[in-house]
Amino acid sequence: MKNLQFNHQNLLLSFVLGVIALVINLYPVPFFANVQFILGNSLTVIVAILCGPWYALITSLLASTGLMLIWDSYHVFVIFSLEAVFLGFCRRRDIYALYGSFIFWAIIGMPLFYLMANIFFDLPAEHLSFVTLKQAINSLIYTSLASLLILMLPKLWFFETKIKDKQRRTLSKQMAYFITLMITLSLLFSALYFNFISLNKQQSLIKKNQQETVFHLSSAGEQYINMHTKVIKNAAQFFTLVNNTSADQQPLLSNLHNNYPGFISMLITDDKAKMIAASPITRFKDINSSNHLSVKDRDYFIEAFYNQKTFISSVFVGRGFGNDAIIAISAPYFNKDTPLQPAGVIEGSLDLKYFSAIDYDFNKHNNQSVILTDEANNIIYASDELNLKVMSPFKYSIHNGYYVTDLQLMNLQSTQSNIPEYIYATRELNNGWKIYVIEPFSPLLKLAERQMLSSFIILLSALLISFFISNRISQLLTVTLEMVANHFEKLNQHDLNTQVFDDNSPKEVYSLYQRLVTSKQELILHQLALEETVALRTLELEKANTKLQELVDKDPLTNLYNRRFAEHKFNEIREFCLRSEQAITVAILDLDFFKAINDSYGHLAGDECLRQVSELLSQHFKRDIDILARYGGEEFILILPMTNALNIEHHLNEFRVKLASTKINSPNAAKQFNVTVSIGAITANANYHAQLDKWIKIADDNLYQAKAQGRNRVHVSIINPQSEP
Ligand SMILES: Nc1nc2c(ncn2[C@@H]2O[C@H](COP(=O)(O)OP(=O)(O)OP(=O)(O)O)[C@@H](O)[C@H]2O)c(=O)[nH]1
Repeated sequence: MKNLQFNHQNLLLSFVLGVIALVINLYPVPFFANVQFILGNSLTVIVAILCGPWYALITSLLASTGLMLIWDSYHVFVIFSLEAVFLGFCRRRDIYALYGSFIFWAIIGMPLFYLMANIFFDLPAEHLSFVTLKQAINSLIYTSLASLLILMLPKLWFFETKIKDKQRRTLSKQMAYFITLMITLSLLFSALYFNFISLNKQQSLIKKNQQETVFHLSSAGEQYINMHTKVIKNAAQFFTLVNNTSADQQPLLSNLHNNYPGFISMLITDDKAKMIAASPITRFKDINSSNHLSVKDRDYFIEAFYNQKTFISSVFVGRGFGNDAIIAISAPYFNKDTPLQPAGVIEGSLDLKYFSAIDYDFNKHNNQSVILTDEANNIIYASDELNLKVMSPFKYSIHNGYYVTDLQLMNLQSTQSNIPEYIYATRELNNGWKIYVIEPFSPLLKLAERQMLSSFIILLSALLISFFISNRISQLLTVTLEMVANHFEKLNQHDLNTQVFDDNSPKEVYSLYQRLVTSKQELILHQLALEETVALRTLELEKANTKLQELVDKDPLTNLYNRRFAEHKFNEIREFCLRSEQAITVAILDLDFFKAINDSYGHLAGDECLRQVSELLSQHFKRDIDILARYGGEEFILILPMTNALNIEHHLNEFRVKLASTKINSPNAAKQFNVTVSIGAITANANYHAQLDKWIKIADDNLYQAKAQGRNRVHVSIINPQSEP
C-alpha cells in the first residue's frame, strides 16, 4: 500500500471500463426465475489482470453501482470489490484469474455471500444456497470470459504497456491454463445451456399439463351443470305436459332425484311459491311441520317464475334443507291451458362436493390443486390441502416480471411475499365461473437448484481433471523442449552423436533436435575453419608489421638501422649497461674522399660502395646487441654495448684495415677501387652521460682529428666516469 501511486493511463482505463461495466450490468442476462447472469464484471477482471488490484477496485465500484441500481442491495459493493482486489493480487502472485476466482468463491465469496444474503435478502433459507451457488458460477463465467478475451488478444499493445509486475510465464503453464480455460468455458456454457433447455422443457410441460387439466375440469364442470340444468328443464317440461296434481308430483320428483344424485335436494312449488313436493321426502316433512313452505323470496323462484327462464344461481348456503353450500337450478312449469302463466317452479340444489370427485380423479397422480369460483369470485370449491373456505372471496396476488418465466405465478398464503408460491392456469366456464388449477412453484425451483449444484460440481471436477490433463499434455511438449535446450547448452563436439531422446518423445521436437544437431555440427566446422583463417591472417599481419617496422627503422640503401633507431635504442642499451656497470662505445665512421669516388665512378658506384661497407660492418661487428646504423651520407654510427676498453681500438682498427684492403666493385664498368675510413670513437662507462649527443660530440671530435691527421685512422677516447666533464 505504501507505494500506491496511480498511473494516469491505468486510472483512465479502469474508469472507462468501469463505466462500460456499469451500463452492461444494468442489463443482466435472464436465465430462470430470478437467476440472472451479470457480464459487466468481466471488465473488472480485465482491469485486475492488466492493471492490478487498486485499479480493479475502481472499476468494481462502478460496475457494482449498476448492480445496486437493479438489485437495490448494497452487498454488491462489498463482495465484488473484495473479488476484484483478490484477483488483482492473484495476478501479482502469478496466479491465473480463473484459479483465483475458484479460490476466492470457495474460501471467501460463497460463505460471505451466504451470510449477507441471509441478513439482507428477503429469501427463504432453502433458497439461499442456490442463490450463492448461482453467484459463484456467474463469477466463473465472467472471469473465464475476461481471461479468454485477454488470451485472444495477446498483441493488444495498448494494454501490454500497463501490465504491472508482469512475469514471464512458462509455455507449459500457459498451455495448461489455456486448455483448462477452454474446457471450463465450454463445460460451463453447455451445462447452463442444457439446464436452460431442461428447465424450459419442464416449464412448458407444467404449463401444458395445467392447461389440459383446467380444460378438462372446466369441461367436466360445464357438463355437470349443463346436464343437471337439462334435467331440471326436462322435468319442468314433463310436469307441464302431464298436468299432474301435487299428489302425483311427489313420487315423480322422488323418482327423478333417485336418478340424479348430483342434486342434494329437489323441490316443486305452486304458483304461490309454496312447496308442494320435495325430495328427500323426510326433509320435506320436517319443513312441513315447521311451516316454512314458501320460497317466494328465493332467487331461484323469482327468476324462474317471474322471468320464466331456466336459472342457475350463485353459490349460497342452503336453508331449510341443510346448511351445505349449494347452487340452485330452477325452471318454470305450466298448466296446459295457461301456457303463458307458470303453474310453479321445479328446483334442484346441486351438490358441489361432486367437484372433489373430479378433482381427485384428475389429480391423484400429481400435486395439482383446484379452485372453482363463481362469477362473483366466491370460492365454490377448493382442494382440501389449500385450506380455503367455501363461499369466501378468492384472494390471491399475481407475480409480474420479477421472476423470469413463462409460467403464471400466484401467492395465496403470503400475498405480500416476493417468492411465488404457486404456478397456475385458469379458465372461465360458460356460466361465468372460473376454475384455477395450481401447483407449488418450489419443486421447480428445487430442480433448478439441483441442476445448478450439479453443474458446479461437474465444473469443479472438470476443472481439476482438465488442469491435470492439460498439464500432462503441455509437459509432453515443453519438457522435451527444455531437454533440447539443456542438452544444447552443455553440448560439445564429442557429444553430438549422443542420443538424448527415447522413441516416445514428440516427432516435432525430435525433428527440431536433429536439425539443431546438424546446425551445431556445421557451426563447429565453420568455427574451426574460421579459427584457421584467423591464425593465417594473424601470421601475415605479423610479417607485414615486422616489415613495416624494418622500413621505419632501417636505411633502405644499406639495410643498416637508421639514425632515429640508433638514437632511440641508445637509451635502452644504456639502461641495460648501467645495471651491469658495463662500458659502451659510440663510434662515428666517415668514408674518406667519398665525393671523389662519386665523381670518379659515378653516384651508383658510390651507393654500391656504401652497401659493401655496410656489409663489411655487419660481418665485423657481429654481436646481436651491437647497433650498426647509417648516420647520414657516407657516415656511420656504431653503438657497441659491453665493450672491452682495452680491446676496442684494436677492434676498430681491424675493421679499418679490412676495409682498406677490400676491393669495392663498381656496378657500371666493372672497375674496382678501394675506400678507406676515418673513425672517431668514445668508450665510457654507461653512466658517463644520459644524452647520446654528448657521446657523439667526443666521437666527432676524434673523427675530426683522424681526418686532420691524414685520414684512414682511428681515434678513441676512453673515459672513465670520474673524468666526466
Ligand atoms: N653515391 C652517394 N653519395 C653520397 C651519398 N650520401 C652522400 N654522398 C656524397 O658523399 C660526399 C661527401 O663528401 P664530403 O662531405 O666532401 O666528404 P669527402 O669527399 O668524403 O671528404 P672527407 O670526408 O673530407 O674525406 C658528397 O659528395 C655527397 O654527395 C649517397 O647516399 N650515395
